[in-house]
Amino acid sequence: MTTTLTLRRPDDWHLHLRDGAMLEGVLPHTAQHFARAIVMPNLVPPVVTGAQAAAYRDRIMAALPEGMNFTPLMTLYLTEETDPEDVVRAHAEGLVTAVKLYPAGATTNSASGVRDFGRVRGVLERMAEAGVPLCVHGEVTDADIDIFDREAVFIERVLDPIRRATPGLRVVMEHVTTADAVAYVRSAEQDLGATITVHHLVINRNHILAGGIRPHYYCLPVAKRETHRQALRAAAVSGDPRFFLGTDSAPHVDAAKETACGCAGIFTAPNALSVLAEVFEAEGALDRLEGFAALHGPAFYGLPPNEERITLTKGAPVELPERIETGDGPVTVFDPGFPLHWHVTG
Ligand SMILES: NC(=O)N[C@@H](CC(=O)O)C(=O)O
Ligand SMILES: [Zn+2]
Ligand SMILES: [Zn+2]
Repeated sequence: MTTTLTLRRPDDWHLHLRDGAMLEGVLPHTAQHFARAIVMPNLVPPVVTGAQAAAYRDRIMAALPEGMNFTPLMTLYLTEETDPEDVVRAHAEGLVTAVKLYPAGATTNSASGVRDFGRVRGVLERMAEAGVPLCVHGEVTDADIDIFDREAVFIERVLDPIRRATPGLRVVMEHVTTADAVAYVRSAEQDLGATITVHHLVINRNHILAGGIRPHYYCLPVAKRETHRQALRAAAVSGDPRFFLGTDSAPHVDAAKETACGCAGIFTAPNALSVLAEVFEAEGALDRLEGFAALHGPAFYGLPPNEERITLTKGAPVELPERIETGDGPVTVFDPGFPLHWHVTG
């Protein structure tokens, strides 16, 4: 029986760090385990320009506790007014790693996102030429499309047309939640990858709704039925380099989740790796954990994998607080619903 695992230090290819007191509260939980993370730009107001990304990166570095090593990989929030030259310059300088597309209204803090995809065509073409990857929140926002269908419809109506119209554009479908998305990514010969969260490998929609409504399992895209969760697990443990870890750890204070209109987002940073190890072990795929968490992401982004190693040790159940305290208030940590035995020990 395997009881210790040594892997290259993982990266998180989709992370929300927020700002101010929340940033200070959550950053150490990611920096403790992950070497780098793609930092989402959906602040209020969003991170739209290279100058704003530089200022946000400085705030992140200022919030990093002494002695911790962590590199934030910055993103720009795509709007219909985005200046292509600013994007290309910020990427060429190494300041910005990717650009993030939020359909307007699709998720938390997406009001400034894109309504008319025709209006960002020029930026996307410049990005394809310059090799700037596009990260996508893949859901349509039409009121007449069922929330459980919004990812699949997005692929057909928005993502596939964009990819066909913009050859060479490298796209990451973020936080995929459906068998449809897994199949679409597998069907692409090049320039398409996908992140998978830890929580979507664990919960299906019953966890949110059966036996009482559980706001801490609510996120977007919303967890789907069990067959989709199975497809995500199969993709994650397959060894296919097009799939890699993006936790989408998305902290909100409990008061904003436990309310009549609770916001979307699950905070997984403290236990993401322990849960992931449990999932890979259950699938008999511990030997593929390093690929998913530490190799496929850097390969997609054209970055070297981390040289540093971490060790996971199997033992008595991991004891984690149910919630962490931040200067903005308490934030509940994702409860996978089963004991975790894998400790990050070094
Ligand atoms: N995933 C979520 O449910 N929420 C994210 C936004 C996002 O990634 O869509 C957030 O910023 O809270
Ligand atoms: Zn999203
Ligand atoms: Zn997210």
